[in-house]
Amino acid sequence: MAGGHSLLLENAQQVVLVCARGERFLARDALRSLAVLEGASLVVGKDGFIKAIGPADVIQRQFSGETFEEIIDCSGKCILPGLVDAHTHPVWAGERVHEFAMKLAGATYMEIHQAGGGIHFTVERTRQASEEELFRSLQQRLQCMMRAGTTLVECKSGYGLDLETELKMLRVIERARRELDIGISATYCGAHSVPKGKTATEAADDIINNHLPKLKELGRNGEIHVDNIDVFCEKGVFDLDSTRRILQCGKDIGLQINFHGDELHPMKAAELGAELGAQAISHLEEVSDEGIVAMATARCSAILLPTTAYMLRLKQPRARKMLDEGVIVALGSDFNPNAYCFSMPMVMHLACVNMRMSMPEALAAATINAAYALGKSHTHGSLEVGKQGDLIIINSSRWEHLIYQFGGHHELIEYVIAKGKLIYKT
Ligand SMILES: N=CN[C@@H](CCC(=O)O)C(=O)O
Ligand SMILES: [Zn+2]
Repeated sequence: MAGGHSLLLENAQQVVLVCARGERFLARDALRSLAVLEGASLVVGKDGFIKAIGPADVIQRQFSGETFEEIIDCSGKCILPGLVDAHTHPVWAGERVHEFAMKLAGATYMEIHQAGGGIHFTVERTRQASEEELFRSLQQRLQCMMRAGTTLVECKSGYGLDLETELKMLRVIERARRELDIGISATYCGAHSVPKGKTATEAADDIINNHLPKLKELGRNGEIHVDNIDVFCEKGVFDLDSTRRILQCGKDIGLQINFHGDELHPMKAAELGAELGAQAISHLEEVSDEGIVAMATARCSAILLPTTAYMLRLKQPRARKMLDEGVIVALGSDFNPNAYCFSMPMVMHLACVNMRMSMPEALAAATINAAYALGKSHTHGSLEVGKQGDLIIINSSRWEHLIYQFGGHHELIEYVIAKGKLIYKT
């Protein structure tokens, strides 16, 4: 056949489709077991999209005589969708290992933040850093995420707070989106903290009157593509009223609402997100029962962040209650200077042990549901014909080893493929 295909993955022990009927998310009973084929093969076309998946003998007959740029024998191995990390802060200068020591000695996240550390510390360093320096460190961090199986990642700004630095961060994310193999969903998070010298109301006014109009202009002329708007809705940061004003203005310029809520204090952020039509809310350690029901009804996904609850010794988000009520539960690494973790396999393990999720629930939360949280589950998050050829191959005959072997993903993950292109091989 003229041109042939990009990739043939032959005879895998298991191909974990996650879902197989075009579902945009999995909730309730659909999470009891995932769609898995045994003894199957998969073909990715030169356009980077999946052309066929099925029993190995059927695929062999269907494609006999056709050419492939790459053929991988997957005997004894498992193929899974590339992992989707729905929440990260990967653009910054100013790591905070000294604060980790303070927290181990008993300081809380908010005590450090209110004393001028935390986000403020990283903001100062990020403002001083050059665009090139920020890009190089972002590139390195995304490389680490890819090696841990992530092929689509949400990337937030939010360590600038002033317009100039927020735009610098968004330009860095845009460059990564254009130049790197990993898929990126870009989030404007200018309301990550109240900048020194301003009240929350003044900061919200600045965002609404100056930042968002500029983003709209840059989006319209194709300079920067931003997908989501975020606010840190928290006691002592942005209250419910400022959060509402900022998110509504972001929505009005076409951004998906995807924000931090109900993390350290109950704020009724879940209720607000459901009312505004948010695509996702992250954290939710302190969400109310009413907020959970409102999110389920509004199909607003919950991005749970097991690393944060673990490192800050917070109470765990009530994943079981959310799952039982039908909330679309997704997972994220929350990679940032406070929660330094690149690995979605470790995030899934923590979600299973600390939040009592099952392994199928955790994998769905790190694939199709995380893609839903980013508004991308029509192209990402499962292995189905017509979807993007983003996948990982692990050297194990059962997929659950990816979660079970805590910290073992570097040995397990043999290949990472994005849009049919090999982007990592052990
Ligand atoms: N909670 C707010 N934002 C981040 C932490 C950012 C930071 O501490 O630098 C989070 O999601 O955990
Ligand atoms: Zn965050």
